[in-house]
Parts: sequence; C-alpha cells; structure tokens
Amino acid sequence: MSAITVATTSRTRSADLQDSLLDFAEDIDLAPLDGAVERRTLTRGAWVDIRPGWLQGADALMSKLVEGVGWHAERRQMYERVVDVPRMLCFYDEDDALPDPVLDRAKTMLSDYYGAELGEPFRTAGMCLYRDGRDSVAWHGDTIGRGKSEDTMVAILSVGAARVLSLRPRGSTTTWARYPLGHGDLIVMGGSCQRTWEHAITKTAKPVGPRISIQFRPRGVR
Ligand SMILES: O=C(O)CCC(=O)C(=O)O
Ligand SMILES: [Fe+2]
Repeated sequence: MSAITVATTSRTRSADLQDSLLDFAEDIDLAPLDGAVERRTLTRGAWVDIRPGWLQGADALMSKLVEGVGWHAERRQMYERVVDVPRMLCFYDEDDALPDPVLDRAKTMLSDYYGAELGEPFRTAGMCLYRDGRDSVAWHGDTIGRGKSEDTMVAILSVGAARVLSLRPRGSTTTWARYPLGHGDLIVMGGSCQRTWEHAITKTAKPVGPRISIQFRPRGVR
C-alpha cells in the first residue's frame, strides 16, 4: 500500500517536473509587429511605440542571457568621484554575434517594420542587466552619437522583472510618462525623443528581481 502511495507521489512529481521543464523549453519566438504596435505621440516631434508581449518564451531567453552574456561592471567619473555604474553592461557592435538567434530575428523584424520611416536598419545591441531595484539608469537621452542632432530610433526589448521607463521633456524635472516594461515587451523611442526628451529607469524600493534590457540602435547612435 505504502509502495503504491510512494509510486503515485513520484509519478506526480516527475509529471510536475516535466511540465515545468516544458514551460521552460517554451519556444523563444517573436509575435508580429504589424497591426500590434501602438504609437503615443509626445511633444516636440518625439514619440514612443509600444508592443506588449512581443517576445514569447521570455523566461528561456532571460536565463540564457543571464548566464551567457559577458556582463561587466563599469565605473564612471561623477564630478570629483569615481562611482560604480548601477547596472551590468555588455555591448554588441554591428558585426558581433548576438547571444541568441532570436535577437538577430528581432533586429531584422525591427529593421523591416521601421526601415521606411527610419531610413536605415538597426545595427547594434546594447544590453543592461538590472540586478534588483537598486540598479537604475539616471535621466539621459542617448546623445553620444547622432541622436544628439538627428531624429532616430532606439528599440528596447525587456525581459525579466517589470521596471518602469520614465520620460520627461528635456529641461523638465517632472516625469511626464511612465511605461511599465514587462517580460517580453517592446518599446521604441523615436523621432526627436533622444534629444528633446530624457528617459530613466529609476530605482525602486519594491522587491524586484533582475531585468535585462536589450537596446537596438542604428549605426552611430549611442
Ligand atoms: O533599461 C532600459 O530599458 C533603458 C536603458 C537605456 O536607456 C540606455 O541604455 O541608454
Ligand atoms: Fe537610454
């Protein structure tokens, strides 16, 4: 009798394990962009496009990237002090192999969808790993390159814990828009957004797990 009970229990357990492995092995795939992207017009020629749930199988991609990306910490001069950049980073230049084929497909899909409007393809992939709510990115525009003077686009795919991307017009100290970016969501900042608006991932005291952001940019935009 007791042997049967044990056998039943172990069957259930292995079935559970198999289910969770199946969940884990859910195919990593991208849903269509056509007809599923919503544009929010900001001021001064800036806009944001949102495509929630673009990536399926985001758990599998998250694990793969946490393990497989050559994350490194950076330190940065802040006035008189050198401080830790509060997130881990990795940059894939246009000829670098991306850590999962789905990211190549993402880049191609974005280039196909936005090519006519953007006038060029997405080329590079920057990655940030926010280990917990203490990791952040301060208010900034991506203006190291051409975003300083030209309209452009920065497309961000998020995996892992949801964090809020905040936006404000340059010169303002108040947040005008908050976009919670969840597991598999896409947001695209476009038009003049990098030079006329600023964005940030602010710290949160809430207990949040790790989040990875993958930013696709055209050549010369940083
Ligand atoms: O984590 C994000 O989604 C934003 C990252 C960002 O703004 C940047 O790397 O320039
Ligand atoms: Fe940025």
